Amino acid sequence: MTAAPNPLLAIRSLRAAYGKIEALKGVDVEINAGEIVALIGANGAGKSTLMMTIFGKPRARSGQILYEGRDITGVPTHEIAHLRIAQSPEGRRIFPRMSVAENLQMGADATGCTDAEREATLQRVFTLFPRLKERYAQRGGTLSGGEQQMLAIGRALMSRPRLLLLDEPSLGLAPLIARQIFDAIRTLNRQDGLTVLIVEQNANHALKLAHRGYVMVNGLITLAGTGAELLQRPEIRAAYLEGGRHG
Ligand SMILES: Nc1ncnc2c1ncn2[C@@H]1O[C@H](COP(=O)(O)OP(=O)(O)OP(=O)(O)O)[C@@H](O)[C@H]1O
Repeated sequence: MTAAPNPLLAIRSLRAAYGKIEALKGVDVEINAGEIVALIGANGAGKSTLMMTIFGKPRARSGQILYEGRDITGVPTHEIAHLRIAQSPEGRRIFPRMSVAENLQMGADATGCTDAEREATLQRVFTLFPRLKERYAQRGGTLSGGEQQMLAIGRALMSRPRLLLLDEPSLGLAPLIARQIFDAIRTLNRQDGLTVLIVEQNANHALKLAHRGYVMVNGLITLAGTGAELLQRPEIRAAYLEGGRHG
C-alpha cells in the first residue's frame, strides 16, 4: 500500500506511557484527507491511548504527530480544537445535567464560528440525528445510550472539525442503533468530506465502514490494509470476527 504524500494526520514512531506501563511502543499511522480509518484491537491494546495522545493526554514520550504537515506533538489540549480536530471520547462524557441544546452549544464554544455557521451546523446535526431535535430541551443524562452517543458526536461536530476521532461509538448499543450511528458517520464522510479515525471493538462494522484499517496489538500496529483486505485476513477473522463476541 503506498501512502499519499501529504496525509492529513501522520503519526510517526509514537510512544506514550502511564508511569511504567508503555501503552504505545512506536506507532505509525497515517490518515489521508477524506478517509475513514479504523483502528481495531483487543481490550488494552492502546487504541484509546493513541487517540488521547493526539490531544496531548498522555503526552508523547517520543515520536511525532503531524497535522497538515505541522508538528503538533506537545501542543496543549485546548489548542488542538482550534486545529479543527474533534473527538467523541469513549464513555461519551456528555454533560448529564445540561439540556441537549446546551450540550451542543458547548461544542461550538471557543471555535470562533459565526452565528450563521453555528446555526447551519446545528441544522446539519439535526438532519443526521433527528432524535436530537426531538429531545432538544431534555437533559443529557435522561437520554438513552444511543441518544447520548448521538449527542456526543453531535457536540463534536458543532466545532466544525476536519478530522473527527471517534472512540468506540457503538459500545453498548443495540445493533439497530449502532447501525444508525455508522450510517451517520458514512454520510458525514461522503457528503461533508469529513475525515474520520474510528476506534472500534466491533471489527466487522468498522472495517466495512472504513477505507483503511490498522490492527493494534499490545501497543504496536501489527497489520494495515484496506478495510476489505483486513476483513479477509484469516488472523483477523479468527481473532476479531468468527466466533468472537464482536462478529
Ligand atoms: N489512566 C491510565 N493509567 C494507567 N494505565 C492506563 C491508563 N489508561 C490506560 N492504561 C493502560 O494502557 C494500556 C492501553 O490502554 P487503552 O485504554 O489505550 O487500550 P484500548 O485498546 O483503548 O482498550 P479498550 O478497548 O479496553 O478501551 C492498557 O494496558 C491500560 O491498562
